[in-house]
Amino acid sequence: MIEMQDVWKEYGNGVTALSGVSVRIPQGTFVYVVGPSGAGKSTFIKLMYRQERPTKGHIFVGGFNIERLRERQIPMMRRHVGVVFQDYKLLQQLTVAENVAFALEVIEVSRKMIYKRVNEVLELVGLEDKRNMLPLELSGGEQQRVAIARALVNKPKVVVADEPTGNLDPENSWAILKLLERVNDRGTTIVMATHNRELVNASKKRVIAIEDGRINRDEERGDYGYED
Ligand SMILES: Nc1ncnc2c1ncn2[C@@H]1O[C@H](COP(=O)(O)OP(=O)(O)OP(=O)(O)O)[C@@H](O)[C@H]1O
Repeated sequence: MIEMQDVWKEYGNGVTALSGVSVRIPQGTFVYVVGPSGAGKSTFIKLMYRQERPTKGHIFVGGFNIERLRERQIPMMRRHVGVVFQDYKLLQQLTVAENVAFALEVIEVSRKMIYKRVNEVLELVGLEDKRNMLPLELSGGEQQRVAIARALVNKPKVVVADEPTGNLDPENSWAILKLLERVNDRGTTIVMATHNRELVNASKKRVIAIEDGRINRDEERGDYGYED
């Protein structure tokens, strides 16, 4: 479950990015976040994993009271909230398997168990045969699949994705959506901010439209809606 109660975000430069946003997203939902450039979508996503803090309001994600977390609790929360970015953010000097293993919560776990878990997620994203390659040896679509494997390795309840298909061609964008849908089928909540009209209109999922820092539309089987 994700919940925001009357959330406001004003950045240091005085820009108000969110103005009184309230929303409930039950566990297991797949929700798109759409809206014009500058509407507040990234801010909405960043607040969910404490990349930014609200100026006012309450945020609960997967059992964590996000704005009340202490600094030392943030790494633990981040293992339960997977994050996927437009530009993948892989560590270039590490192999595919090392990138995924790096994110794994390791508390007295044997090397054998780490290997097993990393293989499981690489298999899920279809990249077990590329485990020893470096990110730059992969296509953009493959790099994003590594990033998704990394986001999933700790079995999070929630995955937030900010424009995950923004750098990909239509075919790879579809592949990433299908992958996120499979993850959602296993019960993981997915929140995906996107400008990809085709994906949104084809999938008939919940759509939250943000405009000028407010939710101006929230539909169970929604469309992309506005003109870019
Ligand atoms: N770190 C920051 N400091 C100051 N202002 C910011 C910061 N990040 C975002 N903003 C401002 O907050 C508003 C909302 O930005 P945000 O990135 O959330 O929009 P967005 O809907 O994700 O846009 P896009 O679709 O272009 O990514 C914009 O006016 C933006 O300029």
